[in-house]
Amino acid sequence: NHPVSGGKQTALSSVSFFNPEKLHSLTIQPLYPVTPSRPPSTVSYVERARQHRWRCSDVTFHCSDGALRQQWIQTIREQLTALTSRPKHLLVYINPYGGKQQGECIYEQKVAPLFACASISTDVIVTEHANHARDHLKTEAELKKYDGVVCVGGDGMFSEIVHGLVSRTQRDNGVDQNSPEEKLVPCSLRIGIIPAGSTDCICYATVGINDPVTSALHVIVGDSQPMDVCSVHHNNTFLRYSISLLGYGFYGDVLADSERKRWMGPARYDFSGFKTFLTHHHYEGAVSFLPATDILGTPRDKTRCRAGYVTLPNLCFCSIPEYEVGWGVVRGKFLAINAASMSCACPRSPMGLSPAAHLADGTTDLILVRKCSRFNFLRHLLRHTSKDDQFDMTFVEVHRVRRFRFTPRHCQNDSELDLRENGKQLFSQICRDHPACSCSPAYSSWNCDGEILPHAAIEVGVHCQLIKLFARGIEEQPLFEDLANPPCAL
Ligand SMILES: Nc1ncnc2c1ncn2[C@@H]1O[C@H](COP(=O)(O)OP(=O)(O)OP(=O)(O)O)[C@@H](O)[C@H]1O
Repeated sequence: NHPVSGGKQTALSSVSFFNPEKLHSLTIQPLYPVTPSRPPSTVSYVERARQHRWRCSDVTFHCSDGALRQQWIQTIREQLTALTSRPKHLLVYINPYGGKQQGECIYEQKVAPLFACASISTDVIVTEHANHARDHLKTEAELKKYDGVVCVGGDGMFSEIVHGLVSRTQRDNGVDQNSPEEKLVPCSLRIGIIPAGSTDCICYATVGINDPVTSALHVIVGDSQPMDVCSVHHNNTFLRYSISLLGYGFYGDVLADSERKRWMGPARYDFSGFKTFLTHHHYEGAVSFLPATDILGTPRDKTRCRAGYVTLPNLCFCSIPEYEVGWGVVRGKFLAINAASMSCACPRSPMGLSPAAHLADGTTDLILVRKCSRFNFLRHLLRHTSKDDQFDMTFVEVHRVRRFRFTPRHCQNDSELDLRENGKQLFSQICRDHPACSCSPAYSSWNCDGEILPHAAIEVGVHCQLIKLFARGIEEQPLFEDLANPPCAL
């Protein structure tokens, strides 16, 4: 046995390929023989790099004994085949217009070669319009053929995949999505996200970085991260699913304003954020909620949701009858009502809106920001960028809940909605022209993972672990990372 290329001193007899904490072998690619008597073989594996990044590395082996070499190759192949969690056939959707419009290029150059190396076959669909992927999944896709669905795009594209897959699963199982009380059936296929969007919030929360190669490797090694999904209803009518953030007031107004300024590009979020901050509108209503009293942990914990966090399935929302636990009600004037089903961390807010929120515990963190001065609201917003306790302010309260409802003070019915939309447009036009206008309109909009909902009065339920991702949650960074402990050391 001989040491090998790339400066790694590795001998066949001491390689620990299958230590899941260090390495994940992908495939074996026998190279062309350097000399006929000593053909080298290459094993590709995953190596951890800095900041949650994963990289694919190779180790090349030389073995003078042809029979022994073949035995090694055979054994490693058998071990890999025995790993049933790894996908073999994937359905891939690429949004060519997400983020910087690099989706196709990212997939072709960075992801497809890795999938090929890992012997994963793919059916690839480049989307032609918004909701193409959602509708294809809902109706046409032959899901039985696949071990998972991968989307190349941003959070909006991921949301399309979730809507398509969850709706399809409910339809196939005869579940009525319009009933807010209905227990939804979990999706069997895992979802992979190759980040190619503008914010990639879901990737940050589930992998720790928005790096296409890292995400592709999580798919290849067959990781599985369950995730909660919120269903949003109005008057027994299903509106949307939410995976990350539902925001009324501030975040709803920012989104509504930024949609009108698409021509500004990504700068519109800063512009609309600043403008919405200046207008300082508050909204009156009642928030009723079902607290999650039976779980360990609160939104103000110092601990974070990390890889390996386990939730007991019997603590999920679906198994707790409503009448057993008391609903709480908070009435008042709010600058913002936010429900964070995950931390919502991103580069701009490294800790996120609710730093201790969990991905899969069947709860959402309901954050109520009452009417306060502009200065105090600014302090609250700045907390999102710091490590200080976000909720340590008298006008902010947070509850970990399984369900909640919001009823605006002047509750609208559907026929009133059109009137209010027209009236609101006129009103907000006046206020738009006067950013310092101190009077508030009666209604804001809900920002549901970046989409505007048409109703202010909504009912939200958390469905515990309804979907699974090809991810494992954010791994704790070892003190000295893997650099002090190189893989495959003798
Ligand atoms: N071919 C297409 N043409 C136009 N829009 C599309 C197409 N395919 C998907 N979409 C829509 O584009 C929207 C935005 O896409 P995506 O989420 O991939 O990128 P993004 O908005 O830049 O990123 P992020 O959501 O992370 O901010 C999605 O809501 C999706 O429905």
